[in-house]
Amino acid sequence: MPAKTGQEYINRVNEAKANVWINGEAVTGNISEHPAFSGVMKTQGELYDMQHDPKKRDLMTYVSPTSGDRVGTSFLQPRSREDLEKRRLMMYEWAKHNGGMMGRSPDYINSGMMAYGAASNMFATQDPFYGKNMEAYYAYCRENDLSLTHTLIQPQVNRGVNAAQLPDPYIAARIVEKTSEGVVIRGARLLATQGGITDEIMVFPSTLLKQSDEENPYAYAFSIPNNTKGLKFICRESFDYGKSAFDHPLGSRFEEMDTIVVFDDVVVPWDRVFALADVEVCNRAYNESNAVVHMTHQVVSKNIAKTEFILGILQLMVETINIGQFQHVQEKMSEVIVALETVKSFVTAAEANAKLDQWGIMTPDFTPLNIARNYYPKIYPRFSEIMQQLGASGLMAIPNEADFHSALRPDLDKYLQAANGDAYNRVKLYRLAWDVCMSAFGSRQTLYERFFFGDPVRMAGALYNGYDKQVYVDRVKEFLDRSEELAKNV
Ligand SMILES: Cc1cc2c(cc1C)N(C[C@H](O)[C@H](O)[C@H](O)COP(=O)(O)OP(=O)(O)OC[C@H]1O[C@@H](n3cnc4c(N)ncnc43)[C@H](O)[C@@H]1O)c1[nH]c(=O)[nH]c(=O)c1N2
Ligand SMILES: O=C(O)Cc1ccc(O)cc1
Repeated sequence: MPAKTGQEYINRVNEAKANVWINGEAVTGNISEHPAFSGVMKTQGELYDMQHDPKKRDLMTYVSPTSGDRVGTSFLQPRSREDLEKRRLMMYEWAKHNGGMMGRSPDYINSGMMAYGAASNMFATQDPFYGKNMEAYYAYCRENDLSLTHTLIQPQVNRGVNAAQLPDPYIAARIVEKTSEGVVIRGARLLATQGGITDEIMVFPSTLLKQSDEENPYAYAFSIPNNTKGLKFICRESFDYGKSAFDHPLGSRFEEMDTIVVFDDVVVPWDRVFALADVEVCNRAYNESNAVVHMTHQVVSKNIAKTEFILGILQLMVETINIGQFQHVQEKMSEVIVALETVKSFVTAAEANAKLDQWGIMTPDFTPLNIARNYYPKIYPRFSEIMQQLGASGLMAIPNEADFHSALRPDLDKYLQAANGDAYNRVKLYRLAWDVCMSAFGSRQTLYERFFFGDPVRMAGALYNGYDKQVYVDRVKEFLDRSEELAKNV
């Protein structure tokens, strides 16, 4: 089946009727018509439609090695640097469409799935069956242009103990039993962004399972359709308040939603199981397959678009109220420029030093990408801070669309005019800035950038522990030894 259109995406998710709960109610009708999801599903549909835009088709799709259909580029297994570049440009194109505000557009998980598909043998250590399942599932995702959510994390009950030691061993989703039909899973996982608005869910382990028992019931990997019996998505309050694009320019379009996932004795069919009670495979999964590298390649490509969007908003604000001549404004703007060029350089370096991995996949150099994923959670909150510092009261003097269509209009036109722009356009811009750095949508973006790739503290620890520092230690030792020689000559 060729890459899908936006309407096909919407129809498929609507028809699936997954068990999605929001505000104490199950979504019963078409989810794409529900006010909490209609805006984001429309946007996601626009991303899929880009695959059929004659001007973009060659970038957004490639010819499937099996069906000969044109399929989505985020499934492309790169064999050359050109392939990597094509993947990056495609992901950047999607991210530009949403200002980088949809971190979980389907290219994120597709990138991981692409790598797992190539590294499927890795899953075959206990039984070749699991490797075959992984390989077949990747091809299935690619040929059907699936959209996936995913969930890695166990409920945040008591981080001082492992899941088996919680008051109920079924708080964190675990294997209950194996039957002829499949593996039965009970318990919860979080946090599945885009939980209700995708086709399937990939349930992989979080980075490291500390328990090493041979038959660990928390160590598994599988993917199932979101409408599988017993699977439930519990949404947080929506940050799409049904307002116009003028009032809530981001929340009305890009509200991806985050969900808690409950497995009420869900039966995972055998052909969808990729690892079972296998701590070793689970712990190696992201790194050995290089899924984490390709997912980070997507993240950083997206973050280039996001930083460009932020820079563009800030510069428009500077021009609108004429503050570009002040030195501290220039300094703050240059902080964002430095961040943008830094993030771009990480991608350039990663691609320039790309190598074929053991699975035959052209793999970006992880070091610059790893630095990028450690850097961005620190710099993104600073963008928000700079936007508040430059926006000042302008972020609160933001009457809404209804005000502009009321008797207040002459007042607004007079008092909210700007050095470069009329009141309507100035407020339109400042409402956008408010949605980046003040609204519930905006503060979720900041939290997202801090945490979506895992705890930044442990990510920094992994960087420190994995980084080769010895060469520098040796150089300093050699230098100190040289000083010793000098001392002897005195
Ligand atoms: C907006 C948004 C969206 C998503 C997600 C998060 C957010 C905020 N996530 C979840 C994300 O993977 C998760 O937030 C991080 O892995 C961190 O885990 P916890 O949130 O459980 O924090 P956790 O409970 O682990 O940490 C809380 C605090 O305690 C500290 N801490 C806890 N244990 C520690 C330890 N052992 N050592 C040192 N410090 C420790 C942490 O540093 C942190 O300050 C997610 N996940 C997913 O699977 N799919 C998804 O789609 C998303 N989407
Ligand atoms: O757990 C990991 O090591 C990698 C990872 C983190 C977050 C995520 O969404 C996917 C993979």
